[in-house]
Amino acid sequence: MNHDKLITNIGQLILPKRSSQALKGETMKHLTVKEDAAIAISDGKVSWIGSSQEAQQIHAEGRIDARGLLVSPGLVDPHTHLVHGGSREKEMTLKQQGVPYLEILKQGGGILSTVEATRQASEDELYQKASFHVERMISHGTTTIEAKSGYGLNTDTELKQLRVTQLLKETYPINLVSTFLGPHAVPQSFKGNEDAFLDSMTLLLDTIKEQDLAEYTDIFCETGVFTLEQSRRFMEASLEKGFGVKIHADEIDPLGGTELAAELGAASADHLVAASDEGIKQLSESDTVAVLLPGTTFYLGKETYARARNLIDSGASVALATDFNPGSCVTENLQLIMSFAALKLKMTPEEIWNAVTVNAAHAIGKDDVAGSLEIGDPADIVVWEATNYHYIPYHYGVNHTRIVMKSGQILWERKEGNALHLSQSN
Ligand SMILES: N=CN[C@@H](CCC(=O)O)C(=O)O
Ligand SMILES: [Zn+2]
Repeated sequence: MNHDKLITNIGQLILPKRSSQALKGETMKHLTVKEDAAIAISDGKVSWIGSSQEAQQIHAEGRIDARGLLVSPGLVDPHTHLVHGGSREKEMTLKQQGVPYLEILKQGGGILSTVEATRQASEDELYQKASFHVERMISHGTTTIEAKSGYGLNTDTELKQLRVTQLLKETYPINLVSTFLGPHAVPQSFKGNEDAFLDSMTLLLDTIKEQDLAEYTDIFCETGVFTLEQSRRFMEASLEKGFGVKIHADEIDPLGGTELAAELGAASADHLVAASDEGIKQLSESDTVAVLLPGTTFYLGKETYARARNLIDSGASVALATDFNPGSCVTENLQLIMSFAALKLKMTPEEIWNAVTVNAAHAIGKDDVAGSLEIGDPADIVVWEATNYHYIPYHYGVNHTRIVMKSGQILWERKEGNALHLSQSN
């Protein structure tokens, strides 16, 4: 057989195992790593895996010499607020003065200030801005992304955000999963009338379904935002309409969103910084993936992080995400989150790689096409400027990618010697 491309001389090839369920507890500790490996690609799919020695007998149109470097599946980012208008750098000062995140929101800032900017922005402006962020994510090794709405809080702007995600899906050769997060905050005009606002967002579900604008719905279950009861109502309505459900749960106060996610069979429960022991227990007995966002805890300046060790040791499935958004975590770089997971969540390198590949793919229903590299899988492949998988979480805050491929197509490549334009003069 003649293959299209062959990557040889791979120092370590990360091969997370595909299974019908996300990896739970103990099983997260196992990561298959093939040393001195090679991988071939045909028609955008993985067509052969073997040793560099065996690769000498393999015929391919093109060859890439990985020169002993690390190769992994494309990363999966299962929680982002990708499409939004504006930025919130002016909130930095408030944060430094110790004004809490929920207090900024209560004063009409925070999420609500991004709502204003998103309402003002045209569809094209939102598309251009989101494209910039998508390209930065790709350059950092992410080839599958979940994107939430939630900065419209009215029919027009929520649909506008979802259409932009749709357009990104059509124009970028990556996997994009769309989530409707209408109940992300209560707009000023509905203060004291939260149920009516929630009803208006629930009414939108039919339109979103008809226009196929989202696969999942999400809600921010938090003090001063939506109660547990309201969250249950919205999630049940979403399930009834055929959406998968997600929840921003127990981020700041332990309202019981974690337990609710487990009870309703949510695809994921996200944040979980304040999740109770009972919540962790129920989650570990369910198929709901815990999506942890340590970059947010860091960015909000908090000391207490989600209890990843308890979650994994109790048998839960854990995934990691950037939570990329203009307020509580302003980074597109999932590699940085891997470092936070090591330093702050005390996750092992094996758990971390499973959390940004197979488990992240399960959290957004993309486990059939993303997160692993088995024969027949889309060739979403990253060649890293590192020789082993421990190195990426260890060396933090920079971009380690050398080549990023989606379905065998190179989307990003760092060419040797062309990164800097150093002056040659004396
Ligand atoms: N916590 C709620 N929503 C986002 C933050 C959105 C924002 O601050 O703009 C989050 O997941 O962190
Ligand atoms: Zn979020």
